[in-house]
Amino acid sequence: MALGKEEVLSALQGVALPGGGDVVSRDLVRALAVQDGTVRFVLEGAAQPELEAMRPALEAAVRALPGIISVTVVVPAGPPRGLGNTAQQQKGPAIGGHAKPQSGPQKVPGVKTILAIGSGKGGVGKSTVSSNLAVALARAGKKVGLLDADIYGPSQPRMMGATKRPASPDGQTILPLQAHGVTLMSIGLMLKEDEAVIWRGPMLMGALQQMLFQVKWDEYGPLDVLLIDLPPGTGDVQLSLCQKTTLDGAIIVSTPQDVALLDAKKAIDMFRRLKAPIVGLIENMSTYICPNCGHEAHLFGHGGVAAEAARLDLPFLGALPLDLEVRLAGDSGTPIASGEGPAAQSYAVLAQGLIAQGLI
Ligand SMILES: Nc1ncnc2c1ncn2[C@@H]1O[C@H](COP(=O)(O)OP(=O)(O)OP(=O)(O)O)[C@@H](O)[C@H]1O
Repeated sequence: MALGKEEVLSALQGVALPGGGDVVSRDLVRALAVQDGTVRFVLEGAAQPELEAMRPALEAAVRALPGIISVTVVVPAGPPRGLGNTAQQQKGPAIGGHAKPQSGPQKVPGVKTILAIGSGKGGVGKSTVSSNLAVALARAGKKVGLLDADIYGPSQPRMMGATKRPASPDGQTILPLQAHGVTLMSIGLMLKEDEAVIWRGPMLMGALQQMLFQVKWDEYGPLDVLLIDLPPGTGDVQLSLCQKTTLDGAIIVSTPQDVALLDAKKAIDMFRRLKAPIVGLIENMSTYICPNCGHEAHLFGHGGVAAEAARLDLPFLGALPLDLEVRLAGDSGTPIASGEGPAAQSYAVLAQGLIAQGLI
């Protein structure tokens, strides 16, 4: 018989905890996933050192089950959630956990406009576009926030060069960071480096709710716009986001390639169903200018996104070149848009276009 959740839970129940009870009776297990001998779950709901101390015995108990190939137990960084916990108030809130009841989408305090940046396919440059557009808008005089909601692969701390853990003086409010003139918060800043995030459903809703409403977005002044860097695809995060807050618009990033465009169409369809207006499409990695000979090549095709935008009757916001300097700048934590040169200019034009539309 294939190993299932019940067998895993009963193995976990067999591990007695020092304070009495077990992880199941004390409701410390979240997001349990059991598939083909691979078991993963999150331990949450008690102090982090306490959870870390229980981890080896829990792993051993699960490993002893027949047919186990691997066991991953994730303990989120930081102390448990909940008011009145002094340890928490000293160290700051943990991210994740179940969402608090909320009646419909709510406005994020201190934020005028919220724009989500999405893509159908991964790796098309959505995070690169988000960070550079944020910097370009800030350079154009706007107050800009950037929320990295790419829960499974947060890259903004690296791209924006901000890796400090955000402070939380009262254990509830999270103070965002500031980098290159942009107010920044990323789920990645609240997790230990290399820690895998395997949240689903309720845990994810809770984390997003915290990112939107516990972060003091107007810490450096009220924001004209909050850009949200979404994970690729059409999953839980996009859905949760539209349930928690009202998106004023969504920008779709795609490469000109047919396969990326197909996925982009799915993302557009999803935003339409979620009643988030599509601001327009951006073509990234559009042309490649050889730094040696100046020859212009179209590695992923060219013009496909503009044509698709026309077909879908959506605005085409602009084309951004494939440029080694863009990647190097992102990897070094100084977005290309913060400097001078053609790539920075492309982003400045993009930012001006959005401002001219009266969106920001
Ligand atoms: N215009 C560009 N020129 C050169 N490199 C680029 C460009 N856009 C993105 N890249 C590089 O491509 C890689 C993927 O980009 P990025 O992480 O922004 O994509 P993504 O769509 O957000 O990916 P994911 O789906 O993994 O979050 C990065 O190394 C980035 O530096």
